[in-house]
Amino acid sequence: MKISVIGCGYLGAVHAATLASMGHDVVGVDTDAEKVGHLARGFAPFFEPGLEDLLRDGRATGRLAFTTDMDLVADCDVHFLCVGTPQSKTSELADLAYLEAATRSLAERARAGSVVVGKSTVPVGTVQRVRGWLVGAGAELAWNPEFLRQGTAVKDSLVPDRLVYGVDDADLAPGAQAASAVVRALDEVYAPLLHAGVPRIVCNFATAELIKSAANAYLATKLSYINAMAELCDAAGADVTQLSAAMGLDPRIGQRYLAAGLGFGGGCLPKDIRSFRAQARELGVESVDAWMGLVDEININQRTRVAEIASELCGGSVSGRRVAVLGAAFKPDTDDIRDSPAIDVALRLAQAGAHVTVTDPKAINNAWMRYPQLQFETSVAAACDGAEIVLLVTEWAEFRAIDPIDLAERVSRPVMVDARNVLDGDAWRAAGWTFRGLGTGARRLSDVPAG
Ligand SMILES: NC(=O)c1ccc[n+]([C@@H]2O[C@H](COP(=O)([O-])OP(=O)(O)OC[C@H]3O[C@@H](n4cnc5c(N)ncnc54)[C@H](O)[C@@H]3O)[C@@H](O)[C@H]2O)c1
Ligand SMILES: O=c1ccn([C@@H]2O[C@H](COP(=O)(O)OP(=O)(O)O[C@H]3O[C@H](CO)[C@@H](O)[C@H](O)[C@H]3O)[C@@H](O)[C@H]2O)c(=O)[nH]1
Repeated sequence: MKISVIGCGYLGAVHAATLASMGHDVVGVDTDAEKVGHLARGFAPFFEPGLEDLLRDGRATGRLAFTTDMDLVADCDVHFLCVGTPQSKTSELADLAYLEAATRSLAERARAGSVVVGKSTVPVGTVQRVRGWLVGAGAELAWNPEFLRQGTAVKDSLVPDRLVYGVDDADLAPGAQAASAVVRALDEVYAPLLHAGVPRIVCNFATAELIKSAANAYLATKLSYINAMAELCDAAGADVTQLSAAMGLDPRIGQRYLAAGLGFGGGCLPKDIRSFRAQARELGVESVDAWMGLVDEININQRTRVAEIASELCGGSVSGRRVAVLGAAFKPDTDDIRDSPAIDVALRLAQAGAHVTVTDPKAINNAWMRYPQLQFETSVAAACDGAEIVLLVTEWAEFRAIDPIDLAERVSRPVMVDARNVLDGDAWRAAGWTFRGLGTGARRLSDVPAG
């Protein structure tokens, strides 16, 4: 099939590359000429494991092209809308301006009978607006939300947990699905995945929109729940890592998304729960509004707690202290710093007067120009040179592997805050460090450093 992917960011670039790897002819369109330049040459404009291999394969086979020229989508059978839907600058609502611009531009070019498929995450009811922007184009519409995670996006796209097709009510009538042009088109797009047994859910538009929002809201809920338990553990002298491991052994609960720590960030969960909140308010469903508000509050409070712990371990204030921050990306295996808890903590400490040096294996290039109040170093050793306190805020594998004995020689005071609960506290204490996790039993005497 001939397919266009409109918007080639963290979602669209991966989607375009994986569709090409499935044998389709794909053209990716983006308004960002620099990004397109990279992609067209076979280079990923951001760090995503496995993406560059797919881009190069797509280029070599001639099945994958990138352009800024929307006219090149005119002969495509299927168009995927993958532009951003960030949080509005003035409210909790999703900003749909990029989606509107992309859809209107597509409407002028899409041929009659082609299928426009929304992949961006949108508030429930958006599809009706998109339909309005498409009027006159003669194209069909479907909504196919995406569930990939950054850092594992290629694998998640090639082996997804499920495919969701939001379609018109008429296509859901008994017997109508098999004849539906949009269902048939999506089945053809995803034929290798369906053949491999990936479950497919066909539902109405509102359900498809809500499946995506509700899934992210559930993940955020699970994370804030365990972080609230972490606070309780600290107050009670319990250990949240053991608590979550034991809870997770119950298959009804499961281990995943139960790692307590600094909480969630990134370009998705924070803005999606806020948009979900706003949707619930508009629909008059106060319980969801209140619930999401609490999830958000607990999450942000983790950042406050980490900054407070740092201050406490510096004798009540970080002002004038040399602080090393390990991590800038919102999670490991990505260079994305959108709403990064790591950067947030670093900025709070700098705001409080600390001299903050940040290191990250992949995200420094995205961060250093934007945050002149922070110093950046490319190695852990350089970032920690002379530090009076070290904070691990993104759990990159290379940070997990740090030898506490070696690092103790670099710092001026061996004090570690493991805000992701990934280090072996006993080993660090044995190496002479004052060591604090989050929810791991805070009130040990050895946790109060001298000086
Ligand atoms: N990042 C993820 O892991 C992920 C996963 C699932 C869903 N989503 C959703 O996918 C959407 C995109 O997210 P993202 O993280 O890829 O954002 P992003 O900011 O990385 O990418 C969006 C891209 O769209 C481009 N763009 C904006 N207007 C355009 C237009 N008119 N025509 C063509 N291109 C245009 C931008 O230049 C940018 O490259 C969002 O709705 C997000 O919630 C993201
Ligand atoms: O046990 C855990 C798991 C995750 N996190 C944090 O949660 C955030 C989100 O992580 P993750 O969900 O892995 O990353 P995303 O790439 O943002 O993916 C989410 O957001 C995407 C965009 O909507 C969805 O497609 C995915 O399904 C959904 O997992 C990160 O800051 C993680 O550090 C934790 O603190 N503890």
